[in-house]
Amino acid sequence: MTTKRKSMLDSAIIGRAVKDSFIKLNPLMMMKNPVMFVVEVGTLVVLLMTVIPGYFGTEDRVGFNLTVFLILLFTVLFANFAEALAEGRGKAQADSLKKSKQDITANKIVGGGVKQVVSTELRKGDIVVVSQGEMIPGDGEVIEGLASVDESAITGESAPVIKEAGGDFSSVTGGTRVVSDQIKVRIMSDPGESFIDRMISLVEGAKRQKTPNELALNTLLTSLTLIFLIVVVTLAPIAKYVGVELDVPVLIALLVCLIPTTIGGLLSAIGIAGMDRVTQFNVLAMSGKAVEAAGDINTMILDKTGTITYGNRMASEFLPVKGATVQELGEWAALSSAKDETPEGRSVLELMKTKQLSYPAELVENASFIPFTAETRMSGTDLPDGRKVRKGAVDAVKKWVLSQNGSVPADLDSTGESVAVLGGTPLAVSVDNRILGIIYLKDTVKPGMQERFAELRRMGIKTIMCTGDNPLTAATIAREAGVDDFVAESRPEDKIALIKREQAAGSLVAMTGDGTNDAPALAQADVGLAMNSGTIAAKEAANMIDLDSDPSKIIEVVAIGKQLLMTRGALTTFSIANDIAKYFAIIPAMFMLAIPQMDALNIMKLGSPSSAILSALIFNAVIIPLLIPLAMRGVAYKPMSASKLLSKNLLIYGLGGVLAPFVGIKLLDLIVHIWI
Ligand SMILES: Nc1ncnc2c1ncn2[C@@H]1O[C@H](COP(=O)(O)OP(=O)(O)OP(=O)(O)O)[C@@H](O)[C@H]1O
Ligand SMILES: [K+]
Ligand SMILES: [Mg+2]
Repeated sequence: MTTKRKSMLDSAIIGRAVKDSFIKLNPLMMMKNPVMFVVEVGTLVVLLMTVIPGYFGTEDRVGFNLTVFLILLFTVLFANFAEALAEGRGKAQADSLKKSKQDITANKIVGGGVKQVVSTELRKGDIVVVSQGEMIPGDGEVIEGLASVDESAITGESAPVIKEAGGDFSSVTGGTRVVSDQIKVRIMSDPGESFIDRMISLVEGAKRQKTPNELALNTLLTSLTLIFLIVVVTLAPIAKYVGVELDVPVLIALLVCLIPTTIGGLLSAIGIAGMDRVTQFNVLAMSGKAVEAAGDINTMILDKTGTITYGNRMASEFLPVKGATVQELGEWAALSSAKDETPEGRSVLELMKTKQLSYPAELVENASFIPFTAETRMSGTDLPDGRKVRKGAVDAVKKWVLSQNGSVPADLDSTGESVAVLGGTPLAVSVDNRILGIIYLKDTVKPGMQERFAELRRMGIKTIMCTGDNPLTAATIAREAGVDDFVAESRPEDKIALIKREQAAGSLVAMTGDGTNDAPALAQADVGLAMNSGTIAAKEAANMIDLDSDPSKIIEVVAIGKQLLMTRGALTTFSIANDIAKYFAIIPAMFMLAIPQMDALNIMKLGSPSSAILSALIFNAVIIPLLIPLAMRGVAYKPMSASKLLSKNLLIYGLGGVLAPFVGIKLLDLIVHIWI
């Protein structure tokens, strides 16, 4: 999506936002925003008094009332425009995604043969063949073969990615194109529920729900509005009692100035823009809540393989223990891997080829395959002659062999450790109760990880690497990457337990992952960021998906979340401070209209009561569009402590909020006073 990035000032987006500002005047839509709804009702009342002045006895004030009506109308339109503009980029993106969505001809496997069907006829569980040059007709999992796939339609990234059966790189997305080779795909979504469908509804905000924070603030703003409504309504009879006749349009102007229209008008734009900033970053957030939670994260849990390292663990050496040869170790390693479709398993057979070693493949012809699981941390084959071949994590294979009354070779541990200290993964190979040696699986830490983790530390976020690998490998990679802490030999349930423990201690936890074994933990975490390259299970459990599959991006997501929370806080402070200042302009003016002797109250020395009221009202309206850029972009964010940030923002936005109206209203009054 990066390539389709739209500038905020795109004229098509602005044009559409202007149109939407009027559509949003529909009272049924306005009611969702109580503050602005009150302004709209006030606008209508003043309109009636302007067009049928005879009925209200306001013939002498038609000019003033018309002006008040226009300013109020623009106040509502400006607020609508802020929201429409924030929605604009997402809507434009949704349009281009919809265009890229088209019916694709699929080669569905039916019985023994292949039948051509339209992609919309595909259902969960169907199996299709996709060859070079063809589009993948739906979301699914590669069950056979390997292909490079161009995913630029969804990620904007033009370099093709490898998709292969088994392992963590098996998921494919409908609408992407196979650029080489052929794969068999099992479809995993029904029509209308695909990844692109979900993406469209996400970016166009069709299912946008207010976050708990937003709801709480909305309740506060509504209560404030209600209080001021009661104050203003009761003001009229009180004034009448002391012999002062207050004009209804003036009372409405007073009400609108007092209620928090600035934040009321910008609130939803702030939330939408925050989500949109995440999207522009090629991260899909399933909800605004997830983005806000990211802003409050204290602990981040990352898995090792594929997140901190590249994850294409390849067998690179056979290291036999005493009493075994490379040939012998290779043979049993290959026999244990003959039907292992994981990248690790296939790489063992590749290594046999590069080393020009052979193995008796006929032995596995009728063998039963024991697939790798994160629980057992082993895989292998049970041969028809009864022999059991296994490979897996050293401690797992050791336990397995001991349970069959075997013994552990004296040099096994040191051989394994020689691999682990280099950050490699040692896999032990056994047949029945005999261990033959170690397969050295090589993996590389992604560049730039240390700087990224240092940045997280400055934000006050603790990083923990959680891996199924052995403690020594884990320690090496943890040191190389610069994480704060690590947990080794962890099974899926250990990851969940770790997250629950951190949450119980009061932390908000973020987790990135890509494997099916990460899915439960991704669901348990407050922020679960799945890699787009990962499995479907991981992507469904997570509440965010990184289209670029760069787990370190969680750092930017956290920054955007913090920025979103800060922007909302800053503009709320500014808005309420603002309203207090307007009080001083409008209350004296209102009473001066009725009792000219009250001029002493006019501390701002405004031209006339009418011009004071109109100036305050104009200021109240134009402050909304003036603050739209800040609401959209977010307030500046630098990694620093929360308390420092708070005091800094209170000073800028609180004090600024009090002073701005005094200056603004005074300047406006100088002009308005000449004009009326
Ligand atoms: N195909 C395989 N056959 C046998 N053992 C394997 C296979 N793949 C991995 N293992 C072993 O199982 C361990 C756990 O693997 P798993 O994929 O769950 O975790 P991991 O990838 O090491 O860690 P992470 O959670 O960081 O991705 C590995 O460290 C390795 O020792
Ligand atoms: K206001
Ligand atoms: Mg893994």
